[in-house]
Amino acid sequence: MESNASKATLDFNLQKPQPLFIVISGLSGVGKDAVIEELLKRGMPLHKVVTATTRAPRVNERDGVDYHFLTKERFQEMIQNNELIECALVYNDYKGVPRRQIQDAMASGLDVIMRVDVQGARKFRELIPEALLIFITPANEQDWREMLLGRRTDTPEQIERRITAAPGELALLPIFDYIVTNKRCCLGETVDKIISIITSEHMRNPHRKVNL
Ligand SMILES: Nc1ncnc2c1ncn2[C@@H]1O[C@H](COP(=O)(O)OP(=O)(O)OP(=O)(O)O)[C@@H](O)[C@H]1O
Repeated sequence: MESNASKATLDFNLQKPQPLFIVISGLSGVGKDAVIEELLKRGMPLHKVVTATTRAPRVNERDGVDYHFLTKERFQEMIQNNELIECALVYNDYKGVPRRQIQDAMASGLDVIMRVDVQGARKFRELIPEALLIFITPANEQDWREMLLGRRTDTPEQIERRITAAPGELALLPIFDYIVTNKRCCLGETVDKIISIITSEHMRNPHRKVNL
């Protein structure tokens, strides 16, 4: 006679992983790109979103890697066909996030990651309420100034303007799911924290359900 135990059909495959839509945001120069680069270097299974733009490529920019460089006609066609999750006209050129690229990456099981400024993060919170929004913050103003100075892309006036704009950007903090400090010494530690967030989010119940 068969025992009850041998008839067991309980399914303990309870975790049905869902890819995450991860938005890395924060003040200018706080380390958003550095964090994403390091996550990819560590071999995290992530698809980094490649934005489409109608502006001309700059020296060293590669099509399909840094941006998808498109003609205005093609871009307008994409807008009409609803092929973009969001788009904006920036200094007379279009910029936008192609929907298909993200759907394909998520269908293949990859988490999607992108970096945007704080205003962009607000837009994504509205468009994709279940996105995972991570705000990167400097440890203090001195650290932040040194990061801005260190990358040598801004004039002292531009740096002051960024610092003046900070309180307005910090006012948007409540839209974020996590706040992670990027200490100037310790990019590795910052990335460890972000990996632990991603790991936890994959165990979240119920999963974040992203509809694109
Ligand atoms: N933890 C860290 N320790 C030391 N330097 C760092 C750290 N994080 C980032 N940096 C450096 O700070 C500078 C700014 O970083 P990064 O360009 O990644 O910022 P960002 O947030 O992407 O900037 P933006 O929004 O203006 O494009 C870079 O030179 C980067 O190498």
